[in-house]
Amino acid sequence: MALEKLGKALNSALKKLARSKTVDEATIKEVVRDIQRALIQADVNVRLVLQLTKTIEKRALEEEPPAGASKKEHIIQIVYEELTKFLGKEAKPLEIKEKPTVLLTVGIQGSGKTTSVAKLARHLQKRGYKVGVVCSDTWRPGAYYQLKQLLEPYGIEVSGDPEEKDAVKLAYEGVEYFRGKDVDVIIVDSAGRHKEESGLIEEMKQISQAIKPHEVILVIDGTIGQQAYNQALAFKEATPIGSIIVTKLDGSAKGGGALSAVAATGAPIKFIGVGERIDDLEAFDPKRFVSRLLGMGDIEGLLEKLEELQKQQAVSEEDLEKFLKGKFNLKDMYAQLEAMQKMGPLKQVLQMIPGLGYSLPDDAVRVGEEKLRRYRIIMDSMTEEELEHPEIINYSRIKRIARGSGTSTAEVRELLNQYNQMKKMFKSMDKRKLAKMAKRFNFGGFGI
Ligand SMILES: Nc1nc2c(ncn2[C@@H]2O[C@H](COP(=O)(O)OP(=O)(O)OP(=O)(O)O)[C@@H](O)[C@H]2O)c(=O)[nH]1
Repeated sequence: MALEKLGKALNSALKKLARSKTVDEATIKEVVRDIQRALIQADVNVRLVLQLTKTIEKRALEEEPPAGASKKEHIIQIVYEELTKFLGKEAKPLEIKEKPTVLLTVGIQGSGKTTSVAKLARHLQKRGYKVGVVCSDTWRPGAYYQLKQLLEPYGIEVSGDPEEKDAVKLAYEGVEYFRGKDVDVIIVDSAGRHKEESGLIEEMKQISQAIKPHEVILVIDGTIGQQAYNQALAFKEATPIGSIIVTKLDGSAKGGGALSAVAATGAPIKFIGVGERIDDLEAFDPKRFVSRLLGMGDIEGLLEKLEELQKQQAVSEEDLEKFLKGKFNLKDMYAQLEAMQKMGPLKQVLQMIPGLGYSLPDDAVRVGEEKLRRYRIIMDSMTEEELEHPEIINYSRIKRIARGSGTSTAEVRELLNQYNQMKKMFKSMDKRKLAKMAKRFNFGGFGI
């Protein structure tokens, strides 16, 4: 996996948070310090680390969790969001619009450029594109054979001539050759001597003029850490770089530094190299990458839950008024039980409110789906009056309701008990605090 060490360190910071009993300023500061340490060890630029962690800390201290989410969940969400932004926020996939789309890859020697060209060719082939690869590296004749060896097993043709000394001619003729071959994508590999050699930049420009690529792809070695920043900038100045592949993120201790440095130049990282095999190329999506990095298998689920909760946040003033006046009937209870089933235990939500400190029995507020369905059946046999004023339900009404709904008197009583328990609980709450809480959490469907 890419950036395994960084992932482990970030994950253990978040685990520590999950285990802590309270989430106060000291806890938040400790988590932030752990994140700082993890990033600096991954060679992320110190200034960038400080900026990032300051934002995380500020948000964690100042923002309120959305309704139904715990403080801890909210902090995890903040860390996730900020790290995602840090790495470029949105995925920027490589687009193949025209036929043929011509891609020129550049990068310094040893960056993993030739390997990446082969990986990209295979990646596109797997997505249904017919690909042709041109080798224009006149400095390392081995590159041509390397490409052939990697790609021929997949039926991907490579054009080149290890004897030819004119790189521009090789690139141009290679592209023309594939234009006549009805391919969808042509990938041109170029030579990779050191960036400071003006000859390399000159050659890159000439090739670019000759073949007019739709996109220039820069390949950067992930093991160079934050130095990737200057390298990306140097290339960006010479040619319009459309996308970047950061290689060798498997096992590199400095990969986090390279990724964040490249993201900081504003150049879009479209792929990452995560191994030596031809299939070890991944389309880069900051969101997916960070959730995997944090090792939270359920982070996607958590984020979905938070989104869902934000959507549900439409409590009407009327509902609130009604409840604060002490009106709480069977219909309200049903709506609340239903909402709670979706949202998770009320207990957890209430315990997040400082000073409220209610200790609620879980089963007072949480019922299973099957039970909720039975409640619905029972309530369908009640009159409007009974639903609005459950206190009028006496024994003979219980018998009638049980008969009408095909349930037992015990079940009807159970429903009424649940109602009484919840009513008592809500009554005992401090209405002022409750109003504040309801505003803060903006409960929809909760009746409070
Ligand atoms: N572990 C790992 N190794 C990689 C990755 N990408 C490339 N390599 C290795 O890095 C070395 C250099 O890669 P090449 O593709 O040959 O180098 P290059 O940048 O094309 O070099 P020139 O052709 O001289 O410009 C090779 O041993 C590759 O197997 C990667 O994502 N992970």
